[in-house]
Amino acid sequence: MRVAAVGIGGAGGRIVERLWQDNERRETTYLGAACAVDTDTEALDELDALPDDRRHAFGLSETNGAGTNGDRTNGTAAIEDERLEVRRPIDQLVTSDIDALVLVAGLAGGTGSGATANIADALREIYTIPVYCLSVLPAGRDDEAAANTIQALRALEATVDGQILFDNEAWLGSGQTVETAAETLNETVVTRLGALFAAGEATASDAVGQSVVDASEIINTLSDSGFTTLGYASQDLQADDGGSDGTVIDQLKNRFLGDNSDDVDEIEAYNAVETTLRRAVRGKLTAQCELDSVDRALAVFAGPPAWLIRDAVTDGRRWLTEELQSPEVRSGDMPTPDRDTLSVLVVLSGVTELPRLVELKTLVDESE
Ligand SMILES: Nc1nc2c(ncn2[C@@H]2O[C@H](COP(=O)(O)OP(=O)(O)OP(=O)(O)O)[C@@H](O)[C@H]2O)c(=O)[nH]1
Repeated sequence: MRVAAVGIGGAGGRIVERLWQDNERRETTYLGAACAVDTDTEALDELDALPDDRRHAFGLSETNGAGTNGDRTNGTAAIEDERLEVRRPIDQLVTSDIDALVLVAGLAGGTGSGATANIADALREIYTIPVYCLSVLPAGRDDEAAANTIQALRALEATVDGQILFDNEAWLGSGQTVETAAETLNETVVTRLGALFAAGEATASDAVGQSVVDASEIINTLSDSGFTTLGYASQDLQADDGGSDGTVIDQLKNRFLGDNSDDVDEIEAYNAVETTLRRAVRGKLTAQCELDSVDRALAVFAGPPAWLIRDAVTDGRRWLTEELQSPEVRSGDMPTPDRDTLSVLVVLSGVTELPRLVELKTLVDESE
C-alpha cells in the first residue's frame, strides 16, 4: 500500500524520518511521500534524514517556534489559524497513486495532541482516500500527558478512518526513559508499519503462485470502528538445518545468493510459519489488548517463497480465526526471495479493550 506520511510534533517527525529511512532500505517502495510539521523549529532542524523541503514549522506566533511544552490549548490555537498553510505542503506531495494518508503523533504533547485531529480534518475536506493515525501513547502516570492523550484519541476517533496505537509504556525497559530509548522505540514501530505497508506493494513478479495482500485488504482491516494494534515476529532461516548437511559451497551459495529453495524441508518450513505466527500474536503487541475484543485481523507472512508453505499459511489463518473468535480474518504473503528471514505481521483491528487506555482514563478521572 502506498502511503503519504505526515509527522506532527517531535515524536511524529522522528518516526516519519525513520519510516523514510526504512523505505529507502527496502526493495519495495511503500512511502509515496513524507513530511514533518511542528511548532518546534529546533526539533524540525534535527530531522537530518528528511530533506529540508519536507519540514515545515507552524504556529510561530503562538509558540515562538519553541513548541508548546505540553500545552494542548496552545497546540490547537497554533493550527487553527494555519490549517491551510499546513495542508498546502502536504497537498503538493500527494499524488494519484497514494492509497492512504498516515498521520503520526505523540498524543501526550501539546502539538501532537492539539493539532493532529485538526490536520486530519483539513485533509478530509479534500481527500477521499482513508486517513489513518499512528497514535503514540505516553509512558508513565503523568496527569497532563494522560489528559492530552485521552482528548486527542477522542478527537481523532471522530475524524480519522482508524488509529494504530503504539504504547511507549509497554516498550520501555526498566530504568529507561522515552528520551533515552526513542531510537529503539521508533525502530520497533517502524519495523511493523513498514512490514504492513510494504506488504501491499509486493510486485507481481515476486508473487508467482502466492496470494499477495493488496491495498484494499489492508484498508478493509484498518478502517472502521475500534483501534488497531500490531504484532510481529521474525526468525532467521537456515536452509541446511543446523549445518550438518550440505557442502560448504552450498551453504555459501545459500547465504550469499539466497538460493535455498532446493534445501527447504517442508515440515521445517511448516513449523517455522506456525511458530512465527503464534509468536507474533502472543508476543508483545504495539499496544496490549484483550484478544477476544478483536473484530478484524490480517496476517502477512513474509519470507523466501520456498518457506511460505501454502498449507501452513492456510492452517495459520484458521488457527488465528479460532484464537480471536473473529470471522473476519485475512491473510497473504509477501515473498522476499533475497532474504533469509521469515516474519509474520499480525494486524488486529476493531479492538475495543486495551488495559493501557483504561489506565490513562483512570488517571484523568482521578485528577479531575
Ligand atoms: N515513541 C516515541 N515517543 C516519543 C518520542 N518523542 C516523544 N515521545 C512521546 O510523545 C510525547 C509527546 O512528545 P513530543 O512529540 O515531543 O511533543 P509534541 O507533540 O511535539 O508537543 P510539544 O513539544 O508539547 O509542543 C512524549 O510525552 C512522549 O511520550 C519518540 O521519538 N518516540
